[in-house]
Amino acid sequence: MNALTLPDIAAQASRQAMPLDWVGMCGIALPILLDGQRLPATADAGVSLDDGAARGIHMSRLYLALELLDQQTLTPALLRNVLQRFLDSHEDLSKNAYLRIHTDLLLKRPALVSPLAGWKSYPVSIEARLENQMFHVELKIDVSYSSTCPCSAALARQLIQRQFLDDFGDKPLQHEAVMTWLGSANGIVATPHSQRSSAQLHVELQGEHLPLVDLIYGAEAALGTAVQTAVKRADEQAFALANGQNLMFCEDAARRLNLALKRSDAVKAFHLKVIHAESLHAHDAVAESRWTRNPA
Ligand SMILES: Nc1nc2c(ncn2[C@@H]2O[C@H](COP(=O)(O)OP(=O)(O)OP(=O)(O)O)[C@@H](O)[C@H]2O)c(=O)[nH]1
Repeated sequence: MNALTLPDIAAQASRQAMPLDWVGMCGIALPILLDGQRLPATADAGVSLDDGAARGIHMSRLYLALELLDQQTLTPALLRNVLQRFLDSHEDLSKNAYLRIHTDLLLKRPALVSPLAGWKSYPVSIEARLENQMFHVELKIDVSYSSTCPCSAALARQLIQRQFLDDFGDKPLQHEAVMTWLGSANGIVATPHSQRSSAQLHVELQGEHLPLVDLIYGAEAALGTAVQTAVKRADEQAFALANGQNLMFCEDAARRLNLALKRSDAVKAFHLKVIHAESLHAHDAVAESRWTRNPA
């Protein structure tokens, strides 16, 4: 070795010949282009090391292939291109390539009544793999919403009825007096419990698009009471009404999302999980649902 030759340990033979399933780098910072936005992201990039006798992969080649991601809008075709570069730069070493991208998509969401809007952040992961020459893309999206317990609502209504009997059972009814009573804390003696809830959507895609925004809007429409951004009192009142008209157990939320996801042509399969972070008790109510589209 002379002074100009750098030692290349990765090119050496491994002391312990053994293939590995995934080798690469996690948490690489990079910007990506998604839905017309340039977003800060982190990427996990890897390949299988199928040549068990090789000491290591060439990390820098994976890193450099990621350059494409800050130049072009993220699509399945672009992801496939990057994965193919991983494999082309690891000929004889690797058969499979993997890429995971994590970001927070920012969407501007209108208020329910007032002419206001605000930004909402949706944690998103995009996972692509080229495995045995088959290409797969999956999305993971978190959507937060409000859920009001239907059982608690029924129990609260019963208490309001009882209070009504206590206060008016032995009197002739007068419209004015009932109106005043309804507007008082004594009238609505009990309220149902609501909780900030979260839907975790894990979707396997088919087709040429990454329908992140469509899936988020579809999920929020199915759930009915998405968490809000800018809120004035008029919006809060509309939200209270929406919650009152939209009582749901975690099972209800999971079924609604199941139906909404099945309607999207871009969805090949999914696994969804809804978590109602209960205010009634210190543990969560959780429901999951899986589905795979029958081959056409
Ligand atoms: N394979 C491997 N490389 C590592 C690891 N940790 C750090 N590296 C470094 O990653 C750097 C880039 O590796 P390579 O892509 O092989 O770099 P290179 O040999 O200059 O590039 P090529 O000529 O394209 O092979 C090297 O300096 C490695 O030492 C590790 O755990 N495994």
